[in-house]
Amino acid sequence: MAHPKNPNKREKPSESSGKSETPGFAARKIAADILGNVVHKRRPLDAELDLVSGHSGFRELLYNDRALVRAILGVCLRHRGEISEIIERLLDRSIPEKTGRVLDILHVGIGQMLYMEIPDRAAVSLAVECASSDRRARPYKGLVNGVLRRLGRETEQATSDLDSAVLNTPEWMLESWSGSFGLDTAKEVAIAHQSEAALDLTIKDGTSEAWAEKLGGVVVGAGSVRLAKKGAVDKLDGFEEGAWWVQDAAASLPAKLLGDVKGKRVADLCAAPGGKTAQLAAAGADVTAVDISKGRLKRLSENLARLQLSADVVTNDLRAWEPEEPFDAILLDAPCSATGTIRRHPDVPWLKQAYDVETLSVIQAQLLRRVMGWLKPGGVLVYCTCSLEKAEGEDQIAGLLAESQELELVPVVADEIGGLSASITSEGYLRTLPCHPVTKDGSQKGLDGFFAARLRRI
Ligand SMILES: C[S@@+](CC[C@H](N)C(=O)[O-])C[C@H]1O[C@@H](n2cnc3c(N)ncnc32)[C@H](O)[C@@H]1O
Repeated sequence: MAHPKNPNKREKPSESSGKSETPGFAARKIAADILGNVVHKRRPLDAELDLVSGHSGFRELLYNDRALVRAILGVCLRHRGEISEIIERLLDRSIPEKTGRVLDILHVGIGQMLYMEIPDRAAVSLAVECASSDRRARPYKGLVNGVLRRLGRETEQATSDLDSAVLNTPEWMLESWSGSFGLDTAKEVAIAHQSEAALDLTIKDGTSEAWAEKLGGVVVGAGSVRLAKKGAVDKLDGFEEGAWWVQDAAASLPAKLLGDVKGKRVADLCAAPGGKTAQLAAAGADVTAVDISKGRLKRLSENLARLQLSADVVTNDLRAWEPEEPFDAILLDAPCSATGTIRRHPDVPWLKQAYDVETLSVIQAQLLRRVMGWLKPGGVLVYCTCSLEKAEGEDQIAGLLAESQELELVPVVADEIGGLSASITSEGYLRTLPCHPVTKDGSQKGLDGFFAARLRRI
């Protein structure tokens, strides 16, 4: 039963959509369908899972089934390379083309058998049922049954010596990270991507210790609160009253590099959905938030309203917009490949290509050169991207500094970012990696991959 008017409405736990079908069947079928849409048709996972405009079957599922689909897709995407290798090991010959969702059904079955606490029996029989229900996959239901049962019998052989870091990462990405950080670190990054990210909150008034205690979390990074348990965010204490917002500990660092912004005129460029706008407004800045996306800015405005914060919101393309007056400080969070957010968006490795980085780095260079002219003399610009690619970070700043006499680098120091010295490069850039410690004593690890550099207009 769908809730077209209120898709977030929770229902009492149940596995099926109410039709007379095997419990759990719809969730598996829809998981295989969405997996196929993501990996073959390159549709972003978030778009497929959107409760208003996403996959129609998903939207019709009950609350618990939707959570199950999300969990299945999470493991299938995080372990995609390993699962493909296992299928190859178990198949005597390759599956012909145009067999419907056979491969996706196998992936979903294996994802449950190896990486979730779902009994093999249930995973296998539901996979066979999924194959039976798909006209083109039906002739292969025996193969699905055979492959999955064999995996159950020969798990050790089928899964031995899998180099998960290499298998689960597209070759171009691992090569790029290896070139930038060394092979060992690149593999640590890839392994960090196999676990879901924690839930981090930024506290509006900075009373992190108190909120950590209230919510049962710990203080990490430069004052973020990390929660151990995940659940419905809007049911947590402090959500309604706008005491905090969800923001990865790494994502909260770039805005801090602008220093004390109280009473200053600050531009948050590429601002939506507004995590950094909220930080700057909460710190007392007079913020102008610009973004090209009307839909994302709607979310920014809703977020600010809940937090009882305000900003001047502008919908425009930065390549066309001009400010009326220069700014004391600018934060440019440029559009990027988002490879730093793979823990949260496990579809990114299977959606992005090396050429996306090339295309985006051209836009980043254009935006940087345009916005630097909007700074007052002595004003500070922080450029950041949630990317692990040097082309979108270090190379952008090195290129800009080489050609401009108007800007100088102001190195980041550990005290500004909660003492996370492992995340500062020798040049003085911020470079967080998903495998980095997020507390000074190293007791907590895991951050989004962010690059940030601070420049001052001379
Ligand atoms: C990384 S996201 C920004 C995240 C945001 N700063 C935050 O902290 O919540 C990049 C944003 O750049 C915006 N964008 C992309 N190209 C743009 C352009 N030419 N002009 C303005 N905004 C643009 C996108 O709509 C997207 O919201």
